[in-house]
Amino acid sequence: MNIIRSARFGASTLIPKNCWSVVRSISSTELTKLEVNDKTGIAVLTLNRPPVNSLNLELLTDIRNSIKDAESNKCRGLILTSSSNSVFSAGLDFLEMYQPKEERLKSFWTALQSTWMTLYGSKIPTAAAINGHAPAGGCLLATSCEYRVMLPKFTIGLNETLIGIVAPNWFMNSYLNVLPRRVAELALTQGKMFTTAEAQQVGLVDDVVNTKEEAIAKCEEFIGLFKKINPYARALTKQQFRINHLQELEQNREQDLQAFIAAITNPSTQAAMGAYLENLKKRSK
Ligand SMILES: CCCC/C=C\CC(=O)SCCNC(=O)CCNC(=O)[C@H](O)C(C)(C)COP(=O)(O)OP(=O)(O)OC[C@H]1O[C@@H](n2cnc3c(N)ncnc32)[C@H](O)[C@@H]1OP(=O)(O)O
Repeated sequence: MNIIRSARFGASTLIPKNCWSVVRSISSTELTKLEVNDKTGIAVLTLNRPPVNSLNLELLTDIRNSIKDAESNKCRGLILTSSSNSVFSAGLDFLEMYQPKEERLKSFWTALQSTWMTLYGSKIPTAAAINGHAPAGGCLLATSCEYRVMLPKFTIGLNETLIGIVAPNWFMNSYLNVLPRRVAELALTQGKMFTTAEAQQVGLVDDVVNTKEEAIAKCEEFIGLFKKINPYARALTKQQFRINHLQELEQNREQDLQAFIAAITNPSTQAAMGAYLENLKKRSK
């Protein structure tokens, strides 16, 4: 059996794999772990904010920093995944948006904008190994990547309308990047959460596999497709596909922030979010 000798798990830890490799930690925080396989040059960014990887200011900042770290370490690609067995990311942390303090709310949204621009516009190939539910902001992270593989029996989608909020343009653009317009419009207006099977059928995810290890291997396979492609030509080509969406946010960041603050602090949004949260808490008991 071939194995990886994992530096992170200690020299004696043997992980089944199809080549001898060394997994090296590039950067690690309480909330994220960024490891690169020295054999392939591909990095895996693991989100680690139990219980559900809800995206708060600190996690968003760590994700952005990790993407930058992967780029500056000249990684050949980046795979996003989760340390949870059932949730990729529960999306934006409601506690950042429910009864918020204005300064923190501003920093939070600004961090989300930056993280999205960094991921969506990354020069290196990006892939998501979706090993759990991926609602709203979790779906945004996945759709900002170039390739998605998902495990069975989970759900993914932009469910904002169910919470009484409207997904901003750039959330919709990431969706439209992978879904036909008609499917995206219907899904967004209904707040639809797709099952894994449905997501594969409409093209929201590219592949379905049974385990996280297989999902990471599929992502590595996807990134491997670019082995013989000039990285500069690849990056510029990707940029040309995405530049309009990136510029639209870049040029309207302040306006987008103000629209978010106005929407979130609206009393009816707060009431809808409060009711949604209460329901969520009841369900989890
Ligand atoms: C103008 C604004 C534009 C953009 C706005 C919003 C975009 C967003 O991303 S909003 C977030 C939308 N997310 C969701 O609707 C997901 C809600 N969560 C779930 O459906 C489930 O938790 C999930 C399927 C992800 C996982 O299910 P379980 O594994 O069964 O976990 P629990 O439901 O028991 O949850 C455990 C624990 O986590 C709390 N939780 C869940 N999601 C969030 C969240 N997004 N933010 C903060 N906290 C969250 C949940 O309440 C439980 O807490 P406790 O009751 O205290 O244990």
